[in-house]
Amino acid sequence: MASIADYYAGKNVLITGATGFMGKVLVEKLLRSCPEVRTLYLLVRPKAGQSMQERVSDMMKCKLFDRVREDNPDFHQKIVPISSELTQPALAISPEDVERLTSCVNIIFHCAATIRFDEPLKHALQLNVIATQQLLSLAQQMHHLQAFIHISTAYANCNRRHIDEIIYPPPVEPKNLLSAPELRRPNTYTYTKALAECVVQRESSKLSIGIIRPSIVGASWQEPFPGWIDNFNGPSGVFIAAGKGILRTMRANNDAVADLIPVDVVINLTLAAGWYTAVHRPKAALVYNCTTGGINPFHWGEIEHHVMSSFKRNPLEQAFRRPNANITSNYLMNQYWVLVSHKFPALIYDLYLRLSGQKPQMMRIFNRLHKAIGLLEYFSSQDWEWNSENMNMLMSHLSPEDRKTFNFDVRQLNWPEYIENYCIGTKKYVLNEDMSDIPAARQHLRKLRNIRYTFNTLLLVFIWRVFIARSQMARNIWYFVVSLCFKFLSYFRASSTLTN
Ligand SMILES: CCCCCCCCCCCCCCCCCCCC(=O)SCCNC(=O)CCNC(=O)[C@H](O)C(C)(C)COP(=O)(O)OP(=O)(O)OC[C@H]1O[C@@H](n2cnc3c(N)ncnc32)[C@H](O)[C@@H]1OP(=O)(O)O
Ligand SMILES: NC(=O)C1=CN([C@@H]2O[C@H](COP(=O)(O)OP(=O)(O)OC[C@H]3O[C@@H](n4cnc5c(N)ncnc54)[C@H](OP(=O)(O)O)[C@@H]3O)[C@@H](O)[C@H]2O)C=CC1
Repeated sequence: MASIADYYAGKNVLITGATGFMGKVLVEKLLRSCPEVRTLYLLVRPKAGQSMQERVSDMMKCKLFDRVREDNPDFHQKIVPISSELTQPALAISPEDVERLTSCVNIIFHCAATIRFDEPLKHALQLNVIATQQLLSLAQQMHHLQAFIHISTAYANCNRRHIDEIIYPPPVEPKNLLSAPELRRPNTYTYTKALAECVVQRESSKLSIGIIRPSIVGASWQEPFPGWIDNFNGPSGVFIAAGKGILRTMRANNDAVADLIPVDVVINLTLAAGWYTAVHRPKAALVYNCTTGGINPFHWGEIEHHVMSSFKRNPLEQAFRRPNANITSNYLMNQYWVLVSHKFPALIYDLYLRLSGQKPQMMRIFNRLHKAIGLLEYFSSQDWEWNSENMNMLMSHLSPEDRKTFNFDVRQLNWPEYIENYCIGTKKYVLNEDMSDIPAARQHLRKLRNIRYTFNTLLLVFIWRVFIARSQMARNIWYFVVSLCFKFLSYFRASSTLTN
């Protein structure tokens, strides 16, 4: 049987969401590991004053593509951007482009989605469900289509504890979408992704379909280099906020499984599933739960420990305070620490900014942080069990060579090493900080520690002075402690004189 790279040789691939986090890694891996692929058609919209061509050329200049550029400096010739706004009728693809795509595309990877948790329902439905439906209609017109791979999320059915690799009944009949009375999901994102799965499955008698359900997608593990990450989504924003010393407390269950999955693992599985779907043409849509928890579990408590120690070794620049964050599942405890470790320092810092003629900003930052964290807590406070039989089945069909090139065996993942590279990745690629600045960042942390010691000492002395001035008992205790200290010092001095 053809290897994965052999299968993609000469194929025309259509990708949605190619400018996103996972889409970029997919494009890079296809170009690097399947160098004979014919053309990648990317559905892209103009954005922020940039045409789609400008966006794609900017994307190809990104560091992520360094290895591909080295192997084949002309790789951009394989990329054809197609103008498309997925929320518009017929995806706003021109008739000429429709003609071109329907005559040559062999495989579709549908990655585009809105992944915001606070997206208004109407827009989330438009993009995650209706655009998927429209893409499926386009797919049915394609004369040479061999596989349609849809990227879903492992949390599409987060209302269940145990999740099999099947499509569950939709939370609402997709036809009655806009009149749905209630979500029955924590956010519009998981709700619309569950609906999209049903819409995709309904076409499985006409198309060969695979559905990939990644859990929480994090930085790359190995490819194209460890630690690649380019956004604040999911845990990345939390890690950065903790590394900057802003986030000190968060509600999460120490013992719950943190189901992170590296982005390169998801993409390797996606490409392998594309190959399997096209070659084996399974009768029903196959769902691949792409998770780590059941295979190589790691817990939020362990993540906290490794994130904190990693940022102490490799500090971020200009931290607000020394990184020292704790997670707790206790609501009241968390509220207490929010008050003491977030709101109080923010107030003091804003006061300092005001007094020095600058605009206060810390309280505003904390309000935004609390909003973001509040949306994530649902996922960090409980755990789920995913069945991953199809992932194992797929692995068993790969040749030893493909298992190496398209590695998705997470048993080999060393979590402490992965988290270290992840934290370094947020520093280098999200915040664009230079590793050579680490000594200066360490120096800044020492300065912060000294400020904290001085502040705490002054506070203690102040409280004590106020207290002593008012109470005889406090004065007695004070004199007792001071005389004890003197005795200890004299004893220490005497014994060190004797030993000398
Ligand atoms: C205590 C520390 C120790 C660490 C251990 C514990 C860690 C626990 C981590 C728990 C994480 C759990 C994550 C579970 C997620 C599972 C969900 C399923 C997975 C998926 O399928 S999809 C991927 C998940 N999707 C997301 O994560 C999107 C969530 N984001 C949003 O919904 C919105 O961005 C949000 C948070 C509502 C904010 O909206 P808004 O205020 O409108 O701001 P913008 O989005 O426009 O962003 C403005 C600006 O801020 C940057 N940004 C965004 N998020 C963060 C953040 N969390 N921290 C810092 N900065 C952030 C953003 O990039 C923008 O910057 P610009 O420069 O572009 O303006
Ligand atoms: N990140 C994660 O943790 C997880 C992600 N997933 C799934 O993986 C897929 C990719 O996620 P990820 O890469 O992280 O998401 P990103 O937000 O990084 O990327 C989303 C992509 O969709 C495109 N897009 C959004 N709206 C439109 C539109 N109206 N018209 C055309 N294109 C549009 C974006 O284009 P533009 O650049 O123009 O905005 C971008 O390319 C999604 O389906 C998501 O549900 C699943 C599990 C976890």
